Amino acid sequence: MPQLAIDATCLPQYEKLDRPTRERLLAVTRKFRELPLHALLSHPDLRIQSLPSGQDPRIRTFRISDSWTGVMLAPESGETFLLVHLLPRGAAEEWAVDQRHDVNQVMGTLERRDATALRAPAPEAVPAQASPPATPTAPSAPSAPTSAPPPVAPPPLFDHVSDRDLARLGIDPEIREFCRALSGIGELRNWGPALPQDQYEVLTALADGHSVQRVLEEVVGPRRPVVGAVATDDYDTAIRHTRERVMVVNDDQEVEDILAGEFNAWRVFLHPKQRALAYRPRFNGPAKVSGGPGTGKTVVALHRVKHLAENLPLDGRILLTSFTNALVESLRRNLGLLLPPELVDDVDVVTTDKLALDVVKEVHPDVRLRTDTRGFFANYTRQHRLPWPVDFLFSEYRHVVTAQGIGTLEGYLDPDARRGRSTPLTSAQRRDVWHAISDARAQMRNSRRLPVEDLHTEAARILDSRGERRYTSVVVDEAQDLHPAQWRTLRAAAAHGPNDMFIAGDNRQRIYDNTVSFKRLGIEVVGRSYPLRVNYRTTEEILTWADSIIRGRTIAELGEPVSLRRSTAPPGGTPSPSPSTAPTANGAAEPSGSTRCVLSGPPPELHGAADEPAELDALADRVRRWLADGIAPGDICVTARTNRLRDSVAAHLRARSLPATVFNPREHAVTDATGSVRVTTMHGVKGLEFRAIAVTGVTADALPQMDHVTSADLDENQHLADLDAQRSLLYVACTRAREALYVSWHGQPSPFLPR
Ligand SMILES: Nc1ncnc2c1ncn2[C@@H]1O[C@H](COP(=O)(O)OP(=O)(O)OP(=O)(O)O)[C@@H](O)[C@H]1O
Repeated sequence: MPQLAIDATCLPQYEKLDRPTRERLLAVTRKFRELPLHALLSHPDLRIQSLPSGQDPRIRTFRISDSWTGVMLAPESGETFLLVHLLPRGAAEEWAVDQRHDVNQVMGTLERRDATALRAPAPEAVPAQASPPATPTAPSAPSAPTSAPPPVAPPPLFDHVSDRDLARLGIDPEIREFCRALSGIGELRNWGPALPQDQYEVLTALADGHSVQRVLEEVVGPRRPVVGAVATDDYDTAIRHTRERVMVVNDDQEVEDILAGEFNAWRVFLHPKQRALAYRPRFNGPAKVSGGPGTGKTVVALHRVKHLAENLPLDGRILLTSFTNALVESLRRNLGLLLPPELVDDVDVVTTDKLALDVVKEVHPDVRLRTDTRGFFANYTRQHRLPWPVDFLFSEYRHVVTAQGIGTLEGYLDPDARRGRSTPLTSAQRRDVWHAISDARAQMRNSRRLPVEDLHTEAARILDSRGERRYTSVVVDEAQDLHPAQWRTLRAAAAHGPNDMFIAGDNRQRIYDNTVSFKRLGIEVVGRSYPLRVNYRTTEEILTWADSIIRGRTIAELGEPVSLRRSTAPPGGTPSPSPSTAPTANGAAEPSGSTRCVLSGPPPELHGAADEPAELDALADRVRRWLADGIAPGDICVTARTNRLRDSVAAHLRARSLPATVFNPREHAVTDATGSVRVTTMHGVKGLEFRAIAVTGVTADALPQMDHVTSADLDENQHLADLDAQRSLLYVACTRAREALYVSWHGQPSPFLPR
């Protein structure tokens, strides 16, 4: 009996079909699975036709309705039909005649190319079918004066890679010859839609400067079939092996699940690298997945939970954790889409703070979480007329005492305890500081409201003292913002051993002032750290612009020790470097390598207004135009730097009859208020995504917000780290946009904005 497979290209098309056409398509797919091959090919309703002249003899078209045509790959051997595209009747044949499918001889995958465009004489012109990005990626150089010598042509893009290496990387002879004529990465990108998909990814990685070996390991390796090579004409096997783009369907329910509206590509079409990480049978200890925004870290974490749940020992349990209630709520919802209910029952999905609170409440039922710790220490300093700036005690408590898990005066007096702090303290001063911190902590304990750091210190102590490891595996998303005390709770909750911790995060997006050394916390990820490099969320135009917010900063690798700028400062401190030029406090470098975007679209829109009312008026106009363009209110989000601005933005939009609701990630689920434009703080959009994002109030005196930045006199390293965290805040807000990004300010723009 024939089998049906569906190519991911069909999915966005399916959304364009009206209900009767969708039903007809479902009926057609049923026939593909029910009728024998000869009956199918001659079925009068389907009108399956070969193309009179086409690049690929296997391609057929078939009728869905009077106005829609399906394009499929019919088997010459084997029995698997691949549904490759759904197009309006007139366009289907025109598209199909240019396409050819081949089995990649190294990767064993089925690839499609625009064979007509690639046969054109030389790759100077952009192929007609290839729909180049709206904005050319390679900016044109200014024209040279007539007297200047003729410009030197850039060397061919792949001059440094031998034919033999290209062949090892799965580049076939036609593409080898073709790519030799390319001279720039922009040109390669323009040709992307015409090139065989996996070979395009290989070429992009090479053009980004990755070595042949690295491309073999990161791009080719995860795609290679486990058992032997796939024969050139074995389309059946190649289709089954191309799980990144193709899904073989077995029953009506599956076809409907895939095609019927609710489909989420991430559930099925994993990038081979994502699949290799999520479904690896065993990591011999903690494993870490990092990668820029939108590279699918959360998706991998969810699939990892699926794998772990499917292989859980009888008495095992899994923790899936993240930062805020909104993030946890979104993980819980997506886990429900990926796992059957009986497996979901084996997973606790809670914030790290809720886990700690639950553990502590088992021993001290009346304990609550305190949210004003900074203010408490400031008041304590004032009340006791202590000789330090008001934030000093809090900073010392958070970044030294609890960050390092120091429990005794002797520990605090240790010469290494304050390594990296730039304000030196004599040992007498340290004693005074320690006693003040201990006294303030005792007061907070007596009031039964514990700061988050103490709550976790207590939770880890309880878990360790009981020797109880609650979870077989702990999976952490948005890991970059956890404080060392929170990591200690997680470490204490997870059994040590294979698959114990799976950590996903990105230090470019670190928006809280925590720096963490996994090694010092007993989380050993050496040899088990993996980068992701394909962005599925954001258009290339938006990501390129957003990347320039953090360009030139050295970003520490997630969980790596930070090499600090200095360990002592001259008395009185040094003048604060300007935020736009301040070197980073993070020393360890993120491994080089860029991220490739699968989407392209218009560039971000930037708007500077004279004052706040004018900025808000322009914002309301922008939101109104998005709504008029058909973007649903729930797919739009507006961010503001502070709670005050957030409330005033929401009120302003409502006053102009626009649907707007304040969104607080600690209280609301992402699914709440979908009929409204969400207005939130920049912190509030962490980990989320929207079709359109407006980032407002990017004004010099709001970003950086200096009252949230440790003064350089108090501690220069912390000052720099705080500035970096605020820069990342802007980066995070901007990279939440899927299609449209609007950034506005009034008066002087923030120094973090790219010039
Ligand atoms: N293999 C895939 N196929 C299709 N879509 C994908 C794939 N992987 C991820 N996505 C989509 O890309 C978007 C970003 O994914 P995800 O949230 O997992 O990225 P992330 O790396 O965790 O992002 P961030 O760090 O910015 O929060 C989501 O819409 C997700 O569904």
